[in-house]
Amino acid sequence: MTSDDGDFELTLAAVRKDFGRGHRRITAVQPVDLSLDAHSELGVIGESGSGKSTLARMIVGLEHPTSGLISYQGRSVAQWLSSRAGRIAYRQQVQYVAQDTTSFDPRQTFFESVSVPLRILRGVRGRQEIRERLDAIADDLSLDPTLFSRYPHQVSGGQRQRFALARSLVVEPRLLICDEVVSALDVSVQGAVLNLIKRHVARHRMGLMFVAHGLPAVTFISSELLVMRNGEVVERGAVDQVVNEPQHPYTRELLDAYVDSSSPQRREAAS
Ligand SMILES: Nc1ncnc2c1ncn2[C@@H]1O[C@H](COP(=O)(O)OP(=O)(O)OP(=O)(O)O)[C@@H](O)[C@H]1O
Repeated sequence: MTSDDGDFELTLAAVRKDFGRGHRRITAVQPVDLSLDAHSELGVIGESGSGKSTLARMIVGLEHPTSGLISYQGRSVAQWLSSRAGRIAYRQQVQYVAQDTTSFDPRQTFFESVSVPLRILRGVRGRQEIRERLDAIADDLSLDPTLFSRYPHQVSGGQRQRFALARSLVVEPRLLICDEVVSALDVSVQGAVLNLIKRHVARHRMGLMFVAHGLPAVTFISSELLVMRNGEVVERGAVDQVVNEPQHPYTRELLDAYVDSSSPQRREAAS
């Protein structure tokens, strides 16, 4: 770790995102205020198109806010990302993993792909040290280290998702942003991956922002919930409070819909 827990602070002030212009303009994220640190365990839920991914992508600089300010350590993220040194410094601390596990270069083995951020962001050069770090992260994620010699098409979806996590976690960020990282996985694999993320985040004391559709996944891994609808944060609070005493009708709808359609185990997790 490069800094003490108290050193990390990321804030969003009235951050909004519009896409398109004129009559085609849609507001993907209505002005939102948010604060994240190395202790955050924030779950973000909402139906498809509610703005969850856009919110996450703005934090990592993949989208630019239409208005408002995202700042890290008192300096705007746009500023951090405007220079190579700033980009490296920011990405050392804030990492993003998406559902899209096709993001791996098909011509590179996982050893090559996962070692790129280690080399660029952490300056690790020696093959031996890279090997050791990769073995350690594989161990943490219950990945067979011999799979590092394989290409993306040679592993299962669950393994590829864990390699995507490995590529971010090997950097040892202070904040990990997960965007639908288990949604495409088989239910039996989902639980295992969630457990691994939860354990790793706790062990390495990093903050987590976890975006997902599935209520059990979010409630299992987060202590605080943010509920989004049509780009607006309609409810936020401690997980227990939001799940047991939802204040907004949409949150109630979301919970009811889930409980109605879920298995007994899931109902338990959501209650
Ligand atoms: N690059 C883009 N250009 C135009 N519109 C976009 C773009 N990205 C997202 N949107 C729109 O912004 C809105 C919010 O999308 P976003 O992907 O953030 O929602 P989401 O809650 O993450 O949805 P899902 O759960 O399906 O991933 C949607 O109406 C979407 O169509």
